[in-house]
Amino acid sequence: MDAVKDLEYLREDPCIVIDEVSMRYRVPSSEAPAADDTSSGTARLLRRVMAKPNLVTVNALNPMSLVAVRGESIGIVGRNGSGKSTLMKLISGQVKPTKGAVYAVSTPVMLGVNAALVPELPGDHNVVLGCLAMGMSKAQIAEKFDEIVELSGLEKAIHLPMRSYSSGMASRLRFAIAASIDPEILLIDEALNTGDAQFADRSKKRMDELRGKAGCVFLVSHSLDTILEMCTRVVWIDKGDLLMDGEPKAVVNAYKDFTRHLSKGNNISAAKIRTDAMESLTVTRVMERSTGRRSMRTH
Ligand SMILES: Nc1ncnc2c1ncn2[C@@H]1O[C@H](COP(=O)(O)OP(=O)(O)OP(=O)(O)O)[C@@H](O)[C@H]1O
Repeated sequence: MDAVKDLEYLREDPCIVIDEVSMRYRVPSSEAPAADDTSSGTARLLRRVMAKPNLVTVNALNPMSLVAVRGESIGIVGRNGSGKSTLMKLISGQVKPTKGAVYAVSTPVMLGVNAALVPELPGDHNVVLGCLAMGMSKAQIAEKFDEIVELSGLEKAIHLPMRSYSSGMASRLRFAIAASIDPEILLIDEALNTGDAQFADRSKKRMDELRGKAGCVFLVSHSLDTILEMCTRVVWIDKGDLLMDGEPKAVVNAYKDFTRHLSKGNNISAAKIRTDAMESLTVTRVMERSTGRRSMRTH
C-alpha cells in the first residue's frame, strides 16, 4: 500500500483514497469446457474430475473510486458475494488490487484478522507475537498485556496452545490483540465476529471506544440496524459494482427495497432499482498528480 505524501492537495481531509480499484480472481472450475463432450452421466463427471481444471475469472470488484474523510464511519452493504469483504481486504492491504491503488494516511487495522499467530504456541506467547507484529514496543506490550488477556476472556486457557482453542476462542484472542491499539483507520468485517453473546457485549464496548477514537471507520454488516446506528455514510455494492454512496437512510432504504423485490421474485423491478441507483451515482475521480492530486465527484 502506498502512502499519500501530498494529501494536502486533496479535497477535504482524507484517510483513505481508493483510486479506480478493481479485483479479479482466477479460480479453477470443474465446469466442462468442451462443448463436444457427448458422454453422459458418471463418465462425463469422471472425465471432469480427472481433467485439469480450467481457470475462470471472477470479477469480485469492478473499477471503483472512493474517498473516505476523517470523522466518517462508512457502512458497506450488499448481497452475499457482492465484494464487501474483498473491498475491506484491499483497504487493509491483505490483497493487491488487479488494477488501481489504495492510498492511506496510516496502516488500516482490520479487527480480528491482522494478528499473525502461531497455533503451536500458547495464547500468552501469541499476545506478545501479535503485538510485535502490529509494531508495538516491548514497553507498550507490557502495558497492554493484562488488558488484552482480560478482553479475550480466555482466563486460564491463555496458557494453552492456540491449536487447542475452538474457533470462537481463537477469534476472541485475535480480536483482543487487534483491538489493543487505537488505529486511525479501523476496519470491521462483521462476518468475522464469531464470539458468543458474552464476548459480543465486551467486544462491542471496545469497538465503540475504538470507533470514538478512530479517524475513520469502515463497517461491513448484514445488520442494517447496526449500519444505521453506527454509520454516517453508507456504500451499497452489488455484484462488484458500486451502486450508491451517500446518506445512510437513503442508501439502506434503496437496498431494502431492492432485496424486497428480489425476494418476491420481482426481478425486473429489482433490476430497475439497481439501474436507477447506478445512474444517479455521483462518481468520485481521483485526478492525476500532474494536475494537482485532487478528488472530485462528477455525475
Ligand atoms: N480468494 C478468493 N478467490 C476467488 N474468488 C474469491 C475469493 N474471495 C472472494 N471471491 C469471490 O469474489 C466475490 C466477492 O466475494 P466477497 O467475499 O468480497 O463478497 P461479500 O460481499 O463479502 O460476501 P458475503 O456477504 O457473503 O460475505 C464472490 O464472487 C467470491 O466468490
